[in-house]
Amino acid sequence: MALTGKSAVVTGAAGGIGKGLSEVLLRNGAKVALLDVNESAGQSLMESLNQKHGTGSALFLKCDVESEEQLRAAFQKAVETFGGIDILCNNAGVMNETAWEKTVSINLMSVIRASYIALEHMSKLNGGRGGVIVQTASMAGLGPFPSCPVYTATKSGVVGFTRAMAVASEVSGYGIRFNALCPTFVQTEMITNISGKLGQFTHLTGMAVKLTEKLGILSVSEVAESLLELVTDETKNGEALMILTQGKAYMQFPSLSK
Ligand SMILES: NC(=O)C1=CN([C@@H]2O[C@H](COP(=O)(O)OP(=O)(O)OC[C@H]3O[C@@H](n4cnc5c(N)ncnc54)[C@H](O)[C@@H]3O)[C@@H](O)[C@H]2O)C=CC1
Ligand SMILES: CCCCC/C=C\C=C\C(=O)C/C=C\C/C=C\CCCC(=O)O
Repeated sequence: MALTGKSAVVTGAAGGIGKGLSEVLLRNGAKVALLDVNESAGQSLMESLNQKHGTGSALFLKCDVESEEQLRAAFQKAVETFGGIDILCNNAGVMNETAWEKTVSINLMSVIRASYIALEHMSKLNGGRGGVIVQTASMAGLGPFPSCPVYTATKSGVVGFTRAMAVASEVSGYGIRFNALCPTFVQTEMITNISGKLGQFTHLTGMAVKLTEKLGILSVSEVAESLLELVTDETKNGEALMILTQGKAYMQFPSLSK
């Protein structure tokens, strides 16, 4: 899928990895709706992206992904502005073992919620153009991150949802591919401010720090560039792309149904 003339929705777009995903999509010719709860960061990012990539190429929409109503309104506005949606990046996420129910709500429930709303606009069965949905999961969805069990559960859930939806979409004829990015640690606000966020696992802070030293830390742009192959390569469906500092690999899973 070439990106010129395509339109994308990115959640959690105002900072960190979401900002990087949005920039790479714009650089490659797509228009991007930037969804985020952070209004000031989202507005100023939209202004700078429109200066760089052309007026009207980026649209900021204030949206809390936990709200079905706000998500529906944002998708509707994106469709009205850009004429349709071809790409959804479900990227908004938090790591907070203290507020663990919120972590489940944002990282897993909202990914499912946004994917289902996107189907209403993107599925060929609903008159949409088809396209691709890419979730920002994590290495934590592949190997356990013991300092953050609930975060690990949400990301494992996202990988499972993505793989099941890929097959469901294929056999149903939605015309939508589902893939997941699974990066190791990335240099963003999320890893720099964890005080109070590990809850009953605060005593495992040192273990988390050691893991960052062992695995290394990716830059946002290294993750963002990896989005391109999942979006443009039409053969990629149901993939979990592991991104490490040493390189990338598509995960192999056991096939139990054949
Ligand atoms: N930083 C890391 O080491 C890694 C992060 N990830 C995942 O990448 C994704 C992005 O994380 P980062 O950029 O690192 O985090 P970040 O904290 O830098 O940025 C997250 C963005 O999401 C927005 N956001 C948070 N809650 C929201 C909500 N309810 N509705 C709408 N927007 C919301 C924030 O305002 C912020 O702009 C997350 O899903 C995270 O789990 C995956 C692997 C590693
Ligand atoms: C010292 C600061 C750590 C803060 C961590 C905060 C957020 C991390 C988010 C992630 O998504 C982390 C990504 C990768 C690590 C997860 C699992 C590693 C699996 C290790 C293994 O191979 O067993």
